[in-house]
Amino acid sequence: MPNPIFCAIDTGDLEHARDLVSAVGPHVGGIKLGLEFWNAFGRKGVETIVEASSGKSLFLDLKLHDIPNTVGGAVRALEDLPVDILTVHASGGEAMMRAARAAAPERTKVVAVTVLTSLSDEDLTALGTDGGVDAQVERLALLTRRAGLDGIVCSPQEVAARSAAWPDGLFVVPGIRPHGADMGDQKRALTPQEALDAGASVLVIGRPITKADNPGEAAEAIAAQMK
Ligand SMILES: O=C(O)c1cc(=O)[nH]c(=O)n1[C@@H]1O[C@H](COP(=O)(O)O)[C@@H](O)[C@H]1O
Repeated sequence: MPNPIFCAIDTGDLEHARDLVSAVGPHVGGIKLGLEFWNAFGRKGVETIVEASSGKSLFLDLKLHDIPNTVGGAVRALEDLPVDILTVHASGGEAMMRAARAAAPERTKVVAVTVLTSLSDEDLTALGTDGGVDAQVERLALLTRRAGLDGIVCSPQEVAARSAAWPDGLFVVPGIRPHGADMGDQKRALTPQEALDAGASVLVIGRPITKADNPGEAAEAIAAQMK
């Protein structure tokens, strides 16, 4: 099995991002660049990291959420970047997700964020969604599959049920915390091995690696802990 760890490089410091990529590169399967990095450095920054990571898979986490025409155009505008995984928000709806899939090149897996891992049942109620996280993840996963996307982003706590229901789906799972690690703003987290055992295809891990005293060693230790 290929290394499932994608390290989230969430920083607005390009030099630091490059150093992190060099340090963790040998121990991870891919690099995730998200909104902080994208807003700071855009496509030039992405190209810099692609070069520094020498062929690692690239996950561009832009969490697109707009009307279908705009999202389709935004995805087409990424055409010349070597993106392996791209995110949209499932709550943008089926037509928006279809537009994203139609605009993306075949090599790019388009996955939809269901319920952010920083949200709890209570947060969903406050947003006007009753019934809890599990039910909402299930609803959005069904919609995502119907829209022809490649998979979903969900927490490790929902991934067992969702991966059983969608055997060839891609399950991107953030909210990963090794034993004893600081939760930060994550509310629905499990350990890397628990997430893998539950059916995760990709483990998104940021701060437990990037904020460690030695990010390379932290990534190596997490990779070694997994069977
Ligand atoms: O789409 C994501 O990657 C994502 C979705 C989600 O529900 N929760 C979530 O934490 N993420 C991302 O996963 C990474 C988690 O980082 P850490 O909490 O530092 O491990 C961040 O880059 C988040 O943007």
